[in-house]
Amino acid sequence: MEQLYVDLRNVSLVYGDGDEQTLAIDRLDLKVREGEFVAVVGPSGCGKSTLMKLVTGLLPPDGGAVFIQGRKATGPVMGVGMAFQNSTLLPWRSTLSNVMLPFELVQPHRKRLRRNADEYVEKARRLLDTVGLLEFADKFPWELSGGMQQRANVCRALVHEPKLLMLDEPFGALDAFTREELWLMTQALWMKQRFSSILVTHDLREAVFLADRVIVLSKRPGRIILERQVDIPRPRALSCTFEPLFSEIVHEIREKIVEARG
Ligand SMILES: Nc1ncnc2c1ncn2[C@@H]1O[C@H](COP(=O)(O)OP(=O)(O)OP(=O)(O)O)[C@@H](O)[C@H]1O
Repeated sequence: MEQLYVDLRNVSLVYGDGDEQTLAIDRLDLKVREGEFVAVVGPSGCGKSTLMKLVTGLLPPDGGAVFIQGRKATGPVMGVGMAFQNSTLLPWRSTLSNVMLPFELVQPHRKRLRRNADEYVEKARRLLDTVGLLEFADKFPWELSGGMQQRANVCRALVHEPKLLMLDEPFGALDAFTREELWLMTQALWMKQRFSSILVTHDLREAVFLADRVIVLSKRPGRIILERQVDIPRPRALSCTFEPLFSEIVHEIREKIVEARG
């Protein structure tokens, strides 16, 4: 039977109380299989960031329930890596030391770290090497370009090999060329580690390039108005973005969002 990693069942979320209530998410069903890469797109304010908080257990739903690996989430979910638009690297730590952070925070690494420091440093260095950052391991974030910082940010999210990676507009602040390089990096890491992933993005080409399935949310309150499977073989090269099938899918999603914005 197919294993679900994330299973949102009939989930609703309301912000505020009394007369000031805003229904942000309305009876949403969202399932992500183990190892599946799902992108969520939609008009501004449709509830994408809210969805991320629901999946990671940072916000409890007002209706329905969130299941992670078959267990109902009742608080912050363990085993999740996260990367956001603004890299959250700590400025006083080197790149390597930033990437090592999850080992200091997440069990079972935390209790093993001191005795097995060399092994963990090696693991972080190997990951930096795969994304071409090894020679910057000892530099500080402010000594790196925006693209490099985001590379390091994604490394930090993945170094402890979480089963779920949450990406909220991770490459939004980068120029188009750098962004596309980071798509390739993300795809390569995904093919290696096979985590499940939810990517929230405004960039429809990014969604189609990276995802197995793209979900389009309606304007507030967010509901799923389109689910589009992306059957483009992997590894995908940037040249596939010029293929008719790619453009067709992007176009179909764009039409749906335009329709949703009303
Ligand atoms: N703390 C809050 N209190 C009240 N309303 C909120 C709060 N946070 C978000 N909202 C509202 O809920 C809706 C969903 O917000 P959310 O940030 O999830 O949307 P989004 O799709 O991520 O937006 P964008 O695409 O602009 O980043 C928005 O209309 C927003 O105004």
